[in-house]
Amino acid sequence: MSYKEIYEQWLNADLTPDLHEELLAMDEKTKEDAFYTYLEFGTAGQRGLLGAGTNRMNIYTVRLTTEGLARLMDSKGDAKKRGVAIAYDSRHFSKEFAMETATILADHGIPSYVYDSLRPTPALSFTIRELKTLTGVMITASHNPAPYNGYKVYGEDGGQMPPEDAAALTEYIRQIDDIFSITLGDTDKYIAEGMITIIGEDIDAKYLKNIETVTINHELINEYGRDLNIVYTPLHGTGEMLGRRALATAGFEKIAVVEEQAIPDPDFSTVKSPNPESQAAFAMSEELGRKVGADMLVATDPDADRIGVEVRLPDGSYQPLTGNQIGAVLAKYILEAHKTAGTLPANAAMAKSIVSTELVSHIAESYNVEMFNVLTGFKFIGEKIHAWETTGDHTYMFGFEESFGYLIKPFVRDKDAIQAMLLICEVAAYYRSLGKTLYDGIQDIYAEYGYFVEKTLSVTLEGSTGKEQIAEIMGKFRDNAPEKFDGLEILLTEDFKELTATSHSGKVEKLSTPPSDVLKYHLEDGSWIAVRPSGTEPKIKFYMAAVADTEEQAQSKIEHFEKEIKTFIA
Ligand SMILES: O=P([O-])(O)O[C@H]1O[C@H](COP(=O)(O)O)[C@@H](O)[C@H](O)[C@H]1O
Ligand SMILES: [Mg+2]
Repeated sequence: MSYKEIYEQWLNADLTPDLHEELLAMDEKTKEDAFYTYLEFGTAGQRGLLGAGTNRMNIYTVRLTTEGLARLMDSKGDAKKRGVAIAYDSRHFSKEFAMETATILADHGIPSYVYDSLRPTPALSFTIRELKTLTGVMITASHNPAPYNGYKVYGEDGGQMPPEDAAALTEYIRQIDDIFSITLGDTDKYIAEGMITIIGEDIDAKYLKNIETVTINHELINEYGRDLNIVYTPLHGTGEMLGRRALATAGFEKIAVVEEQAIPDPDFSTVKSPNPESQAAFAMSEELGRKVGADMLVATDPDADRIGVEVRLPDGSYQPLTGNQIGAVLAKYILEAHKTAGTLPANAAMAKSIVSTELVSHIAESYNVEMFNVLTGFKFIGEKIHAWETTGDHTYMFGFEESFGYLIKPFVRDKDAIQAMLLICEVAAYYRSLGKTLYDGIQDIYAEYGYFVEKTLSVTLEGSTGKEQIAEIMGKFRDNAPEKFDGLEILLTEDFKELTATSHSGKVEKLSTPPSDVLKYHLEDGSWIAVRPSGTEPKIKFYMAAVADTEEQAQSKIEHFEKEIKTFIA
């Protein structure tokens, strides 16, 4: 069916009045974008603009996905016994979508456990493991701007669904002919009957108990963390309650919270975008930081799985750390602490995404720890942890992504900003004990391992036209890539869609990851460039990583890479 026909179907359906009105007001371009496709499972579940349409997040598309999920679960024997854990963030319709999800599952005789109010994504991952449910659903669009929402789906290990399971789910969804045929039972009745159980405090307490195992050196925190001056912002999202409690329990007492941003707000009124990746999200934290003389600022994104950090420099300004830098100081601290304590297992291993810094691979190597590289998406790190746990081959030490995602302890199987917040504060306390800041710590790491400087360039290209433009750019790189970057020879080109690794001499080897639309160019000096469409936002991302003997040289390479990429895609 064409998008126009599907639009007509929706127009004639008995829609909620607001969605119906939205349909009437649509121009042709909006119609096409809203109906040309169905929401897909990307890097982190389904994510899309709120509104009317098959390519939008609304009660009908949420019902459709849940109906598919229920049918998938029906096909697995013990679904009815084990059920589903459900949580949601502070966004528009998040709670409604969560309750719709629970109700449709109940229609299938599948019990669910739904949080009484907003909770972080890592808390949901923990809950799946704690309650031993078969599946989990998190309603969130993470750090995307306010007009978005999303649906993250989890497996029984607490990790986000890997591609094969997402494909199976998509198959079940496709078998549903009529999106409007999915009717719902009575939510209140299901609650009264115990098909839907409302959960809260009990599980929070268990999560917080586990959180106590994240910090390593309690004496150090007592001595140097207690009056470490920290500003924290949950950016109007879910991090506030558990984040504040976790910090206090760990012994960090000098915490100033940006109170305006502690209020859950679906419009994220005080920030343009609630993304700790961008310095703009730190504006209010910086202001409060200057007022209270904060040593560091930490921000968690709305579903509290990402963390951003800024450090006060001697001139009083705040320096944002990149996601890679945060990963590097955390990794170094964890390995050094275990080595000193004599608790570093012989089969210790770490995991990171292929677009994250190689600096951490060098750090791992220096401790004899194996580093595993996976595709973008924390689900692939979750998958590794699960495999290692099953085979006993490796002991998980740390996992991270350059996109500000970290997991320290595997009682959660997705990135966990609350864990990361505690440990980064401990690391700051450690450097404080040496009379240094976290930023100095990063400089020390560079001095030891070499200068690794990375930058991500994201180009937003929205709608169906944007999607085509992104495909064109990927095609251009694939068919006709530049021969060199900043005069540096490409030694190896990895194409994760074709699953080929082609060397300079033309020798081709097979890659063993699942297929994914990513190209990575390895340059002669160890620098690299990668390009891929985002799986969560309408963007194409260029990852540039330079290696050099000084930070200035690395920066200069990055500038050249960026200029050349911009010219190439112009
Ligand atoms: O948005 P979040 O915090 O759920 O994070 C999600 O998106 C990030 C960016 O993905 P992409 O580059 O495809 O947009 C991924 O690195 C991450 O694993 C995923 O969970
Ligand atoms: Mg997030």
